[in-house]
Amino acid sequence: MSDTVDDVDLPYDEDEASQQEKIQALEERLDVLESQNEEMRDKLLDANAENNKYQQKLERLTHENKKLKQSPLFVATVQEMNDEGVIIKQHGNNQEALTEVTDEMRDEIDPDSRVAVNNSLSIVKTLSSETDVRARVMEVTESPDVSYEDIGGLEEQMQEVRETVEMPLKKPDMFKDVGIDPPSGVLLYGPPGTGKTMLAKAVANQTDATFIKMAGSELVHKFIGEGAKLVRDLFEVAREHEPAVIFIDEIDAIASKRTESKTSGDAEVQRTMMQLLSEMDGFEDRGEIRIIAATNRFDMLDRAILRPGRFDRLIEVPKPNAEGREIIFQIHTRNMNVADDVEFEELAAEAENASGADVKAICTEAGMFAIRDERTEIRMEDFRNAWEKIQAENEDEEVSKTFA
Ligand SMILES: Nc1ncnc2c1ncn2[C@@H]1O[C@H](COP(=O)(O)OP(=O)(O)OP(=O)(O)O)[C@@H](O)[C@H]1O
Repeated sequence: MSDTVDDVDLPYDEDEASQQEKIQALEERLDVLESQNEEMRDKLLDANAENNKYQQKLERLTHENKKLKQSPLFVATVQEMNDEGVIIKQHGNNQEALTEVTDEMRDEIDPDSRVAVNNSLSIVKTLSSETDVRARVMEVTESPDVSYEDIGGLEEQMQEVRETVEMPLKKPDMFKDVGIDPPSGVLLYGPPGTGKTMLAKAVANQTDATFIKMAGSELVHKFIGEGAKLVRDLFEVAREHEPAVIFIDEIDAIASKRTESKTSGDAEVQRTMMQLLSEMDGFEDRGEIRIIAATNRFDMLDRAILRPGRFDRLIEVPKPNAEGREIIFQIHTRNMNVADDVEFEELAAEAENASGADVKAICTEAGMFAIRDERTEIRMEDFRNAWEKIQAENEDEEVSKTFA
């Protein structure tokens, strides 16, 4: 194989062989070389064919691998790892399953790890707690797009929220200098659709804080058995995103008065609430994290969460009065083509009992009435018709709730 053209031995004796002998020897050598060459070419062809085969196999496996990772995966938590395999519990249906894992994967996971599993419940990858939690229960917004100017009729409440949430984030030293602890948590309570979420978002926006929202009802109804862990995760995500405003909506779902019944569901809710209280209590140096909770059911709340050091600042967010409704009408019609005959003061007086969310709905619906009439200008009658329609819808909802 190492022969080169230069070091080739001649197959005859240069001085002794006759011309005839030289020719014959060379012809014999040529025959041998030709057959060797033939053999080599065959081998090369075989090797090429083999190479192609492996290449195709590789492509097929890569494709298969990609497909496995692309098809919808389910989220599960590792419960236990033993010689027989790994026991996982699927989120959502809470079903447990024993699955096998490769040695590499075994090194990556621990009990409590969150993992993604495919249809056959094989673990495809591990999930970092953050992506997982975000995707499942938390709404994390780096910079919410609500400002104080978007909120109408809540001057006093806004002032109080700014003092209790914004000041400690913006000027923590002032509290130190004065020698008082800033309020721990703020509880906003009042009817639905009055702007509680907006207030929390606006304060996060104003302080350049990350807004992290979690709904109490989802915690206990959707992720049964995981509430306490999710509360822990919530505070962990907040620490990673400082400054942050944690907003717990519908806190009554996890912090309602203890009931007599001792069903497992209740015990689970209790555990979730205990975790929340201990996170708040153990949060001495809260740093740049503020907590705002909201509820429509103040009467249902367990008083334990209202103790000093917990949600010790209560702010009522009521439905707007006529003046508030007028401002909210103005806010929501800022970008609308409103006719000259529209009187917001009159509308505000007529839409008695409307919440901020109702006023917003009236504006959108009035726009729809104009569109149906093939107009681009919205008239007073559109707003009136819209309010009638929304009232009727609200009544229907009440009726269906009563009979639900
Ligand atoms: N005071 C307000 N000023 C301007 N718009 C408002 C006001 N209150 C409510 N809205 C409108 O209603 C929508 C819903 O309000 P928001 O989600 O803040 O209410 P909420 O009090 O948190 O309600 P829920 O208790 O149902 O969660 C807002 O996105 C906004 O368009």
